[in-house]
Amino acid sequence: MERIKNSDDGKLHNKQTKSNLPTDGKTISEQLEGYLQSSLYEKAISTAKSSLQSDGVNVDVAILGSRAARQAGDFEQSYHFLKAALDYEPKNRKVANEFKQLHAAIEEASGDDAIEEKSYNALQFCSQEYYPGDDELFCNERQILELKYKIETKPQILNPVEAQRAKRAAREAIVAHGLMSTNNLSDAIYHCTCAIDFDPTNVAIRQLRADMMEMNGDVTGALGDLYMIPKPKRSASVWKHGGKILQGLELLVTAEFWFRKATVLSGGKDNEAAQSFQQCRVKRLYSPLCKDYPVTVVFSEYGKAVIATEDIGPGQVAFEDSAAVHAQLLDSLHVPVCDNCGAREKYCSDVCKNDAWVSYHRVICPSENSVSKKIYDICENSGYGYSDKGKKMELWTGHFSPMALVKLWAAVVCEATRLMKEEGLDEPKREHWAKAKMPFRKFIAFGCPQAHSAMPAFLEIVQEVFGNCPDGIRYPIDEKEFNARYIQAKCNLQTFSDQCTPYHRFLDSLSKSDDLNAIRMLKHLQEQPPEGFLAGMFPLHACMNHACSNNVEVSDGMVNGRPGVTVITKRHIKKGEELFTTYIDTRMPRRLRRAWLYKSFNFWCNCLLCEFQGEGSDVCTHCKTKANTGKAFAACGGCHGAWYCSTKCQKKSWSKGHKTVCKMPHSDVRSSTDFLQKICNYK
Ligand SMILES: C[S@@+](CC[C@H](N)C(=O)[O-])C[C@H]1O[C@@H](n2cnc3c(N)ncnc32)[C@H](O)[C@@H]1O
Repeated sequence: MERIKNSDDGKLHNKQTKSNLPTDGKTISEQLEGYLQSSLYEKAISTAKSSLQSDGVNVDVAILGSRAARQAGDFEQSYHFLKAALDYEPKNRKVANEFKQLHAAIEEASGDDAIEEKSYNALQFCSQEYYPGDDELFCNERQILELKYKIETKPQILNPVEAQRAKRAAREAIVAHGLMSTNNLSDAIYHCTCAIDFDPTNVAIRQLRADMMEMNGDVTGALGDLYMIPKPKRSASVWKHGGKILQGLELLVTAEFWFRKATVLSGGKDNEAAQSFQQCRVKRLYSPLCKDYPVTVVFSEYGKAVIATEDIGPGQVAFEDSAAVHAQLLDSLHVPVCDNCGAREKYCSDVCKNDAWVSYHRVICPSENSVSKKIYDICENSGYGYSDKGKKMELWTGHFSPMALVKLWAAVVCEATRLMKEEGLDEPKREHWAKAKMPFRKFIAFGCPQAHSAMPAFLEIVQEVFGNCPDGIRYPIDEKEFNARYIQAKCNLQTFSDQCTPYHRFLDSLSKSDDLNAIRMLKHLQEQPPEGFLAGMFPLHACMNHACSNNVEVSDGMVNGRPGVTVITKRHIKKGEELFTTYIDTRMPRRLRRAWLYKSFNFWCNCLLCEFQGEGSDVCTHCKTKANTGKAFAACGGCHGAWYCSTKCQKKSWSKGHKTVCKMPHSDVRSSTDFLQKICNYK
């Protein structure tokens, strides 16, 4: 995108370039109107996009693009067109009017039979698969159970006892049960132990003694009893009980094993067991990432969530994070950025260059894999390329750089190849692939986009690239893999950039200079260099859920000497409170925010802002009374985002929660979800 800065008013203006001039005697606007009249919405959207990208913001083009997207039901895209126009000309009435129409369209689409608001069930998309390397950890934990806690973990073969002994065992158990109900635990345990001596095979008595021991504070004794129950006889509740004890002992891999069994045996119906499984999993995977910060990751109703482990004051750093994979945004490719670490210099050092080579680049470097040149070309042409018949077309339709996916696959191939070579093999084993994919299992992939059908030619290219990797390795990218990685990137990518450029370092050294002339130069050098934006997948950051009333902001930061993200609190966050970021621009009206979040992230937001804002002047935000036809209720004078039928309702809503959200500062997101939003970030 080419933009010229007008020195008089500091505003960005369009440069009149070839594509802004009439084509076939028609201007872009006339072409777009033609497409709209013929209902060729996709064509109109892509034409408007490429015109805005190559020629800069043109309000009429943005409005027509927005109309096409609105007609196609792509409200997010429609909003971005309008937002770009509005940022360019904030007082343009035509744009304001288009916003109203977009709002109305969303209202209509979100009507009764359009999209049903479903409650959110995070468990349904969490797997209980084994993690590579778990068997080793499992053995370590077994040793701890045996050596430290003296628990016999190997299966015992017990011969059935004769009927007489079984009867005596039952009698003792009845006595024990009675004592337990009077809270006389030590006598109860004594009688239960007698019962077990009579009949060590009785599963119910073992369970009873385990309960008693646990109540008496002897958790390892209880666990020992559960281990004595032969595996085939352990019920779902036995597995769950053992899982809980193991979880308390922080033997998390074994606890997962027991919770997995409980989930399977309950036919997936035991939500508590499934939930506990995920709690163990997030604890063991994320605790290492949180160790230096006042936060932890838990499994909540929304899946993984970041929680404060102590009070954090406003403006404090909650945590920092480094990207597992990142790629430069397509619209800032003209700014040199290190492909390996994201610093603002093309390969900032030989270390980065070598690191990039061994960790991903050798698989996708055109010098090694000639087909991959096509991917670089697509990036340079903002997603466009040529069909077999030489027709220019949009091959990549995603709102983020395809390099994010390509680098991810390349990293997996490099790691699998390394593991393979370590063992002197010429083909990676299944476990090599599993280990290589492990860093990316941390990122949720929920939703069912049909990305493969939207960009079949691009899929073919990556299939070709990864079907022919160095060392004769093949990574088959089928439709399922393509779609899953696409949604993973869509849900988890976060934009960031290097704030400390060589230019900044130059300014810094000038300011510290003893030379007066050098210092005088400073005032002529205040203009900021263009930013090179990247989008990355950050494992800890990606655990944060969304709230339009977000309590943290994500900013650029240096993490371990490399560009990354720093999460800073917007207000005081209490110990135990969840940290919420925002996935969208919170200035959008309520209905638009919610419809957008549903469409892009598959959930309906029920945050404080959504609860205490209304959707229009025709319904009282508090009591939901409808205004008479043609009448409107008065808006809240503070935020203009809530409407009340009476002062009484306004006061009630205020004290219930509106006062918290009324003057809440809004947050924008430098989202990677749309290039137009990024255009705005240049300002
Ligand atoms: C970047 S992830 C956030 C962490 C996520 N909970 C996990 O388990 O990985 C984004 C996903 O989290 C879920 N999510 C985030 N905020 C939510 C909210 N307010 N309500 C329900 N689900 C939410 C959605 O599934 C969304 O696609």
